[in-house]
Amino acid sequence: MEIFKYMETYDYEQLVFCQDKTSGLKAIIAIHDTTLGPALGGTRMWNYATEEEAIEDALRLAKGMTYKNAAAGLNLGGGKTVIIGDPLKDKNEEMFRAFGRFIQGLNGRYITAEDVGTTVEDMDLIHEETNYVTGISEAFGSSGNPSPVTAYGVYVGMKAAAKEAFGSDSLEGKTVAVQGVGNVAYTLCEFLHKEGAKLIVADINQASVDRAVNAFGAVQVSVDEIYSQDADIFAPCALGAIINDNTIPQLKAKVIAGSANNQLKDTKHGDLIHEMGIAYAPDYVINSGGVINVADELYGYNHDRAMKRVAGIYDKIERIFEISKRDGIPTYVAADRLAEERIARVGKSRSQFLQNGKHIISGR
Ligand SMILES: NC(=O)C1=CN([C@@H]2O[C@H](COP(=O)(O)OP(=O)(O)OC[C@H]3O[C@@H](n4cnc5c(N)ncnc54)[C@H](O)[C@@H]3O)[C@@H](O)[C@H]2O)C=CC1
Ligand SMILES: CC(C)CC(=O)C(=O)O
Repeated sequence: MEIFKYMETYDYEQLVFCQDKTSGLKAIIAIHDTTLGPALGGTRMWNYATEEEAIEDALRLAKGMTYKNAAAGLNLGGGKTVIIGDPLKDKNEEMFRAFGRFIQGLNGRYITAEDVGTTVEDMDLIHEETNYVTGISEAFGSSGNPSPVTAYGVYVGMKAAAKEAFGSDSLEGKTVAVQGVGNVAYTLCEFLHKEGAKLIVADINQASVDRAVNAFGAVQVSVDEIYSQDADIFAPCALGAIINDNTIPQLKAKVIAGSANNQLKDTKHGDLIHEMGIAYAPDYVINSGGVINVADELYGYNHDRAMKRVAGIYDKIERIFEISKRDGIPTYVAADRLAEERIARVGKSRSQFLQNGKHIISGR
């Protein structure tokens, strides 16, 4: 990968490599765009096969955060971190504290939170070294684990997508095929089960599957079979790029609505599912509940205020379907337009000079 060429193409601001030999930390912080404010995005810990794969993931996820935060109406830019390593084996206290010091060194340009492979406990360790971290323990006045709130946002967004596809937002009796039953998807399954939906689940981790089977009577299928299930709704809640040339021909569901980031392998796959008449709830809109929740900490966390805003994901998904139909464009394009228009609008108004802090010549 030609890194600078890639960064220039998608207009990335900064890529930071963090290494700490004692703890084994190898982290990559990607900051995509800070037009709207400091870059906020979680830290993913994953056993990447190659460094290139890790860099690419950090960059793609950071850009997704720019769009997510903009579309959610937050005054935040987009960034993300990946830590290279196995979250079950390679974590230690020093690693997250060293990472916290690297974040502190960015002086507020980047604020972190949880993502795949990291927990509230990891965020608490980062917090030992920096304040630029959200989703820490509630005892600190924080919002805690964002996953249940993300799940609520996905649930209401799925209902809006169901209304578009089936004419009613009721999920009672609907069959939902859930890919990955981790932190977000377990709570999502809880909401769906309560409403009377039937669940089919797949996960590479058998313990996660067992949990959903025992709690919600979900039916287990293998990770390869999840795409082709006779389901009304496909909910991707694991990793990205799962809507691709291989999986699209297998899909029978009329709705795609799940928490995973970067679901489309490429934009052409978004075009293809649009042509097939599948109602796709754009990933970074439907999964924005977690970031809306942690971002509320920046104002002094208020759970009711945050949840009210997260409930608004229903209306946002409805609006995206409206734009999609009005303009004859795929929903992912409609969402991108919403985000890009906001960044352009706010960026333009920011260009009006405002003296902030010390007078510009006061240091003379
Ligand atoms: N946690 C949050 O608040 C947010 C999460 N997301 C996204 O939602 C997705 C899930 O996040 P979490 O639930 O937090 O992560 P998690 O790590 O708790 O859950 C992911 C699950 O997917 C499973 N998995 C991995 N590869 C798989 C495969 N090929 N097939 C089936 N299952 C597989 C894992 O074993 C795990 O159980 C990720 O893409 C994440 O970036 C997005 C916004 C917020
Ligand atoms: C987990 C969230 C709080 C932030 C994030 O990284 C995301 O929404 O993907």
